Amino acid sequence: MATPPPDRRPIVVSGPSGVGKGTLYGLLFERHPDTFCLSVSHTTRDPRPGEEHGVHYHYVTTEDFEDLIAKDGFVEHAKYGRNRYGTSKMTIEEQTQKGKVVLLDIEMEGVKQIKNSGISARYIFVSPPSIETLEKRLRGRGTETEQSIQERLAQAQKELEFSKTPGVHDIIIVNDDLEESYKKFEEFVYKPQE
Ligand SMILES: Nc1ncnc2c1ncn2[C@@H]1O[C@H](COP(=O)(O)OP(=O)(O)OP(=O)(O)O)[C@@H](O)[C@H]1O
Repeated sequence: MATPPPDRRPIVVSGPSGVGKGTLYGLLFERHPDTFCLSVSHTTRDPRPGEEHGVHYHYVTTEDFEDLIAKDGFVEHAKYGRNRYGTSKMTIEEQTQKGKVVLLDIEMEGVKQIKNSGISARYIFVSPPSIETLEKRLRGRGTETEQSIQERLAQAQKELEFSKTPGVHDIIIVNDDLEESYKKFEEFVYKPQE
């Protein structure tokens, strides 16, 4: 049985790469099926084999993407390399109307943009117990090259600095013991709106 949280606002989850964001909301999705969904981003990059339009991304042309920016259709958007990525207001609205609480997995610059977009959201920052632990997790995941690990650790320092800005996040969860962190995550998600 789906148990919807009383507060239906979208939830923005941010924190350094490798800190465990995906692990935490993965548990939430598993333990509360049909209740939450991850926002599907728009991208101008080509689909990779096995990826599906509307599931992994909304694949659009650069022209369509720019058109949507001009219409103020994104809550946040960014360029990585030659490709553009963004979260559209329409996607969030559609998913919310289907009865789901939308989670957005967003990096720091995106968080700043969402804050300025005027949408009403809740903000969770997931922090590592230490940079050393973060490095261990990134290495343990086995998905990164040495260069990518170094880049992510440098970026992590900036994210951790930003997370100290008062009033940006509603809760900061230090992801040390996974079950304990999950409990805090779930409790926050199910907290009634103040
Ligand atoms: N509390 C924890 N204790 C130990 N290991 C953890 C904990 N949380 C997550 N991990 C492990 O850390 C690694 C990184 O986790 P995960 O992929 O969820 O991070 P992420 O924040 O979603 O990263 P990205 O932003 O790069 O997608 C994974 O191997 C995961 O199993």
